[in-house]
Amino acid sequence: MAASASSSLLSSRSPIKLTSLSSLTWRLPVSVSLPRHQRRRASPVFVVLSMDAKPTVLVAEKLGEAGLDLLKEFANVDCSYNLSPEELCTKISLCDALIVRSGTKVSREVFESSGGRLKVVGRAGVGIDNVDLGAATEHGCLVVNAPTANTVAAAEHGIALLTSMARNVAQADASIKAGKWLRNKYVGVSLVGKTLAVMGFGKVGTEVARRAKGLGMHVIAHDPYAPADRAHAIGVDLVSFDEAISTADFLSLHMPLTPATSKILNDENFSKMKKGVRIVNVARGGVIDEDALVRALDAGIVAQAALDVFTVEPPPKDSKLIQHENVTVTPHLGASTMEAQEGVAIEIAEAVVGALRGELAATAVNAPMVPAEVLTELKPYVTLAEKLGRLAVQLVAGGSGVKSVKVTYASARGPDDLDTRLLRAMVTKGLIEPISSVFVNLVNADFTAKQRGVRITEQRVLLDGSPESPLEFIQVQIANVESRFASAMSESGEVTVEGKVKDGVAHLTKVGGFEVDVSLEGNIILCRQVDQPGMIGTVGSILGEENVNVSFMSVGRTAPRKQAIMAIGVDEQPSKAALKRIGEIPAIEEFVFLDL
Ligand SMILES: NC(=O)c1ccc[n+]([C@@H]2O[C@H](COP(=O)([O-])OP(=O)(O)OC[C@H]3O[C@@H](n4cnc5c(N)ncnc54)[C@H](O)[C@@H]3O)[C@@H](O)[C@H]2O)c1
Ligand SMILES: O=C(O)[C@H](O)COP(=O)(O)O
Repeated sequence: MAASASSSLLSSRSPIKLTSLSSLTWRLPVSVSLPRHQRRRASPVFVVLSMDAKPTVLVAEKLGEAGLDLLKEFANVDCSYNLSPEELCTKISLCDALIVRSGTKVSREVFESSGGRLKVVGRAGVGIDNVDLGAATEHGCLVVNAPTANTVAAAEHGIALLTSMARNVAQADASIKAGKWLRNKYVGVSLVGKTLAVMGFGKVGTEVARRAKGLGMHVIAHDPYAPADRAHAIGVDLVSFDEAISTADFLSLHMPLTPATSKILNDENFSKMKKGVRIVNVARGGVIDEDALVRALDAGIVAQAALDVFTVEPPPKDSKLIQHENVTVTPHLGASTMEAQEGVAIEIAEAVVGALRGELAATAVNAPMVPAEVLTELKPYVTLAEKLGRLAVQLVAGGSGVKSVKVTYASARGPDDLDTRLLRAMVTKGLIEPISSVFVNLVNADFTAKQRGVRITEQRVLLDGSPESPLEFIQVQIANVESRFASAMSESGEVTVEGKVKDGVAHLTKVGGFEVDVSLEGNIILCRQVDQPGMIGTVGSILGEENVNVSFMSVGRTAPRKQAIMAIGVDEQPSKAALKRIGEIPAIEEFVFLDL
């Protein structure tokens, strides 16, 4: 038996001031009860549990070979294209990750059908409007995309549509193949000197703008979120939506499909445009009200449109829009170059494999992105945060209902130098997993807490000293509850546990008002006792006789020979009989076994 005892009443830390209180103010009613057996061990995972078996990745749309090769090094890869929604729902329960392009709807049903196994959805491209992000988050499923590899391809396709529309290339080609020679009919318009409004000045929009300037066009842009200096740097003026649509000879659409952009080009806005305007859309079909576009084409407001994307893909064959003689169409080819598809495949395969390994992806769409170096530094604190959550919730008397949790981070670093999102998520994981069947991770932690009516507030304590280590201690307090272990209540009436990282290992350093020091590596027995000689030996002997290995012992007391708390780290779970024997030691006033 290895046992060490320490007792300390004085705290060496020096709180200076409280900063940046951020809170998640959720107040749904919830009542949680505390089962005696804890179902999961604490695990220092970020996004997914590490898996012993090879994970399975379902690739539901064509992906470049280089990406498939990367996936195959790490996972079983099932390439099944053209699945019906029902087939996808059936298959998904056997998959840890799913990779799609824009042609697969990853609906709520898909997440529900996965039975919790699906941990990552990789979108091999930019637009994630085909993935139900809300459902993904609720199910703790990370969504990653490949946002950069197809930018140039999309921009080049936009320019191809712009130039070919202006010179009637597609229509003229079709007419020659139909045996005609119509030189007068297909007189085009010139681009040089014309005003192009780029709607959405992001990655693709910027590249389109650069290229259009090279064609001698006057380029303006509208994007409520783009910085004006980035536009100025390439000689583009950012203007209001109304100015853009009313002054443009050509409009090129490059914004995402969101509730705010859905059908943003509608009857009202077409009526504000210059007569004879020409429109290119390589963004998403849904940003245009397609019926309104047909009316605007028929009325001559819109002279021509060149469309790569449609509200419904593929669009109905008899669609008036598709059949319109002034409309040029391509079947969502913006990202379809050899180079872009190879790049996208590698980008998404790396993101999915990283996520399956438990790393946080740089292209996460529904989780905070935490840089790798920050993650490395925070790793032991992540473990500490989760274990403190697990301890705190187990100290709550069953049926009390955990509703109000305060997490305090003490650090010499300023608030901007300490990203606590991961820590908060792990405290939440620790709080919720022992009392539910929900798997909690960085993706769904906030959602799960909100759903269960757990309000988590965060507080920073700014310490003097060196900001070398990110945190001095973390404290977790649960208010408005009773405790199974009365000594865990702070003077102000909260269940309180506090811990720090020592030599890379998480330690419990405070329970209620008592200072202890026990490494959080096994399980813990907490005893409140009268401080008197022989207690460590008495409890240690009982555990030894029951073949329970003690990893650590620590005693915190209010004053010599008064009350003390003994924290005992044990590798195994003691039997009921052993716990009963400990409880029967006369000097022991209360005790609790906590499963980490
Ligand atoms: N046709 C294709 O094959 C293809 C290929 C790549 C990208 N895309 C689509 O093109 C679009 C742009 O892609 P990206 O990579 O440039 O994305 P991006 O995120 O880099 O750029 C989108 C820009 O739109 C802006 N925006 C958001 N709301 C807006 C609004 N209401 N009005 C104006 N601008 C708004 C954003 O601020 C952002 O700057 C996406 O919809 C994407 O799915 C299509
Ligand atoms: O959003 C995108 O990346 C593009 O629309 C490409 O979609 P795709 O991968 O289906 O070609």
